Amino acid sequence: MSARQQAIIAVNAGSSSLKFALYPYLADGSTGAATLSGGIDGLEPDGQPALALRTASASIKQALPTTPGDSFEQALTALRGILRQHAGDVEVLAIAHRIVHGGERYAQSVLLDAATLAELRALAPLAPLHQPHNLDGVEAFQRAYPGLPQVGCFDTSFHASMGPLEQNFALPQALRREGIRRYGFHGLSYRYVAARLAEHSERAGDRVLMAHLGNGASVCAMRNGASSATSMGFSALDGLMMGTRSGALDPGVLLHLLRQGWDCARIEAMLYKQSGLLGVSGVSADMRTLRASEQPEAAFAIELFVHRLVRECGALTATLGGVDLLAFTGGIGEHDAALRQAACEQLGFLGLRVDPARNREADGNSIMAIHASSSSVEIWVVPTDEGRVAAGDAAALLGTMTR
Ligand SMILES: Nc1ncnc2c1ncn2[C@@H]1O[C@H](COP(=O)(O)OP(=O)(O)O)[C@@H](O)[C@H]1O
Ligand SMILES: CC(=O)OP(=O)(O)O
Ligand SMILES: [Mg+2]
Repeated sequence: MSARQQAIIAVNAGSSSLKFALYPYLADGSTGAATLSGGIDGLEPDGQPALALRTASASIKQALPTTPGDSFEQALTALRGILRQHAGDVEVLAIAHRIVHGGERYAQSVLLDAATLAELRALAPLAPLHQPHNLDGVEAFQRAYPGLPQVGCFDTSFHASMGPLEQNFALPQALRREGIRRYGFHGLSYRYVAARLAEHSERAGDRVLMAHLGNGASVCAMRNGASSATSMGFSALDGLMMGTRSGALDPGVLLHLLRQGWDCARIEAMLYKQSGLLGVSGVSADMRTLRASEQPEAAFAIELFVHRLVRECGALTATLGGVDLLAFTGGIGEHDAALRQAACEQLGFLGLRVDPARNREADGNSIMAIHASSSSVEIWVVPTDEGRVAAGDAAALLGTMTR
């Protein structure tokens, strides 16, 4: 028997960053908590690649050397060195990739081969900010770890349980047949949060709202532990206001801009990269910077973010016929106590009451209930781990391959 620790690497390859985590593969075929996690950002052209790494014993931040050539390939070479140095002599069994769009076909995680990758490439226009980078990541890892199973884990899969009323737009059915429908995203995060809630709350199977508030942001309604409705739609643009994305928008605005002579690339850049917290504040896409800013526009952007969140929570609560539990996750949801307090106060008419001290204490390090004893709705903060879900799926697929 091999004495080497076996492990699965989970990867989230974005436009300017590569996030990764190493999960031990256990004797019973399951995965343990991450032993090492981190990211390399600054991978955009002319960026300054920098590594942030966390292990049980160390937290490291360092700049990576920039040399001419493909920065992603260089990041991968750096990653292999990092694993050798900080994870010891591990045997990597598989790479699990977060891929945002699985289209109509992939309601489950799959082993990636050339045919699957080609199909997923065709979905790139539906998630232009994510899908091409996710798939470039897969191909780079195929080159770096030839012969190793690469597994695709989709943000959309969790929402396959939504019914036709939630999936359909009020458009001609011919478009629905072409795949123009609501898919929903952040599914790996929601699966993780749902599993943690099921361990900690007796109400996890009741009428649940989960708010994933990070760079991208969405809300999901759950019934009996399955997604029944969500704020993101055909693309990752719909629903909430985000760091740089608009969220839901009257399609008439787009018609107006087209008539004004805006082309597709300009509209796409505006909706995905220049809107949201950044566009409204003119200051930053980062909630921390907005909180630190004294500019009134920064405060207004936060107010609008909360308003849109409350509005969307109200709509999803209506689809559930009420709400028994609300969970916050994602960078903002886990860390911004003032935002949670403001949103829950505005949702107070539904019976939500925050315990201010517990809310301040919740810092995203561990799952925590933040509702007061007088609250008729449970309120939780749940640190998410999309990689753990992806690694778990890869482990399950490895199990079926060796059986
Ligand atoms: N301490 C904090 N307080 C408020 N917002 C935070 C804090 N830390 C992170 N954030 C917000 O979370 C965002 C990142 O969220 P995250 O879920 O990590 O993003 P990603 O989608 O890249 O995984 C940041 O852009 C910032 O707006
Ligand atoms: C789907 C999506 O918006 O993802 P992210 O939050 O990682 O940008
Ligand atoms: Mg995210």
